[in-house]
Amino acid sequence: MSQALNFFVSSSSRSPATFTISRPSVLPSTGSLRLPVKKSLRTLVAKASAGSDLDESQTLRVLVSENGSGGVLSSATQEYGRNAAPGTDSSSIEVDTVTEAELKENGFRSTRRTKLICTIGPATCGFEQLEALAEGGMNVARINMCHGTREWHRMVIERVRRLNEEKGFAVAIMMDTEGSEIHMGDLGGASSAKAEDGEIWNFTVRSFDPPLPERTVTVNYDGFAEDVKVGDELLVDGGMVRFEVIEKIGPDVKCLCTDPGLLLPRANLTFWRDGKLVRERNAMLPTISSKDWLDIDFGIAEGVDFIAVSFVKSAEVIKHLKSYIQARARDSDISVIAKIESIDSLKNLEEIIQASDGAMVARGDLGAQIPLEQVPSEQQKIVQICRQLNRPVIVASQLLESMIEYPIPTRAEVADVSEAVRQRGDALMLSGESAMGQFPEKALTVLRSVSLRIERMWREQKRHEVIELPSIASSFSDSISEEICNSAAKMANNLEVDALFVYTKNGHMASLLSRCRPDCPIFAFTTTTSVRRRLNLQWGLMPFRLSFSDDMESNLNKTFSLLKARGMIKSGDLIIAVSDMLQSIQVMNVP
Ligand SMILES: Nc1ncnc2c1ncn2[C@@H]1O[C@H](COP(=O)(O)OP(=O)(O)O)[C@@H](O)[C@H]1O
Ligand SMILES: C=C(OP(=O)(O)O)C(=O)O
Ligand SMILES: [K+]
Ligand SMILES: [Mg+2]
Repeated sequence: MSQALNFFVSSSSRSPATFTISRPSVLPSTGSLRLPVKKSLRTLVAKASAGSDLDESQTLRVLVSENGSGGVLSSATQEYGRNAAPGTDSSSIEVDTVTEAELKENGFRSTRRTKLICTIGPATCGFEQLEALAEGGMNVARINMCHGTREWHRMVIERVRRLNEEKGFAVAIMMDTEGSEIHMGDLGGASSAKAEDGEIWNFTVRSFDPPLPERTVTVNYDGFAEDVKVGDELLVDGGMVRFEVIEKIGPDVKCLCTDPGLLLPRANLTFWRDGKLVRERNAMLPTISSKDWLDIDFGIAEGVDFIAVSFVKSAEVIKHLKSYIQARARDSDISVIAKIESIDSLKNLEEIIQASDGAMVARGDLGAQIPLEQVPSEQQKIVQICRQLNRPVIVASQLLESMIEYPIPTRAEVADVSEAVRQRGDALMLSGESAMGQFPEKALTVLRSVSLRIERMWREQKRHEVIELPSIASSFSDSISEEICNSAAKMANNLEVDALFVYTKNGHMASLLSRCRPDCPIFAFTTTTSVRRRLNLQWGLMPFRLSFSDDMESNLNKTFSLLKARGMIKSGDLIIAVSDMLQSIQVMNVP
């Protein structure tokens, strides 16, 4: 569009600092603005018009305040100061004690941007243990429906909810489905069993009352004995223990142990023929089993925040689940996370991610389905696609595997965590380390300190990524939101502001800002506790619950006084504010 830059900037009646930019006039020099602001303003305007058809009557309002003495900012600031909402008290903003302490002690810059997820298991299900994890930075608690009973999971959910209510945390709950993978039974109640080299074990589809006969493993998939062939290789947990199929007798499959190791209850099983994963009728198993549907009903009833779907093969199953949730959980929105852990999910990656509300690089099972050396490049690709499509992405499994047993990680594990942080994934996840390991809190501390260190290094080196963020908006108003967020994030970096503020009802604007991975933290204000919890999965967002109106000036005044009263911001801090009610970018110093 050749007239793209034909915009007109004028001072509006709202305040001397408000400019209304409308078509089809000419963008004049705006003498009172500092260059970076002016540049960003031009960029914003050019982008908004280049990407979409700006209606003749449509106006894009940009509130610009100049930082520094005199000029527009001071008058805008004075005005905000005068209009401060009376009678606001600090109890009407909800923020967790960890964020509050972090801001007070370390200031804006050093807050952690990468989010942390802990799988809750026997090692961490007590109230005090959960509290210690929340204090240690857990943003999301994950419950894995492969293990434990619904009563046990309900107890964990109740404890997390109580923690949130009593201590002001916003720990979200992610329920992870079992899925239709082939796995072993529960070893008749034993916590593990040792398989030695040269031993012959019986893998059977028969069921037994405990105790199990010696060297017997039950398999959950009825077609197992028919699908495998003599000579197949049987991998437990992607190769932690290996067997060779030597004989089939009806429902029993006799296997010779070739790589010894520890068998754990419900460990995943894959079988390989001629160096390739065998997918017989098991490939036809439904992604969501009948047991999974019951678990999903349970999750909806309990009001979990995320449902992570195991072994997703296509976008259809995600769409199906989302419509199921929508019909059943009208007032509570549950985000659906696609776990990328099968060959099929890699084939339909973009479609699946597009259909989902987020994705997980589930490296545990992924590494049992594709050659291990292919996992890192798939991780990088999945993280990148999620950024581009604006879906939160979780990097999961074996990040600190050795910490299940040892109090410090290996150097290689630290390097792996660093790489995930460097890729700017939204979240890192602990599995066995927190569910049944000996050092759950220490493992969380490692994730936290490595995240902080790598994030700081990248900021200091000013290594802003060159990642191309394509436009994803599907409507004109979405385009405006997207351009505003892209511009605001860029302005925030160029002006080195202390924080971005976003007022968002459904969280969309906050996610668009997070997607840009700006240098400063993003304070995301939202009106409901459920949106606040869901925002807690996304990179760089510090979610606050706050009731606000459509009047941005009063929202800002209220926020300033509440946060100042709690010592979380101070006079003079430079912030940029955007909202999904008013299409505007405001730059100002905290009065
Ligand atoms: N709710 C639970 N009850 C008992 N053990 C659990 C529970 N959740 C997780 N675990 C233990 O933690 C381990 C690691 O968890 P995770 O990676 O989520 O499962 P999996 O190993 O089945 O993929 C599991 O193998 C299991 O031993
Ligand atoms: C996260 C994963 O799934 P689960 O722990 O449920 O097997 C994985 O396979 O990496
Ligand atoms: K699972
Ligand atoms: Mg898995």
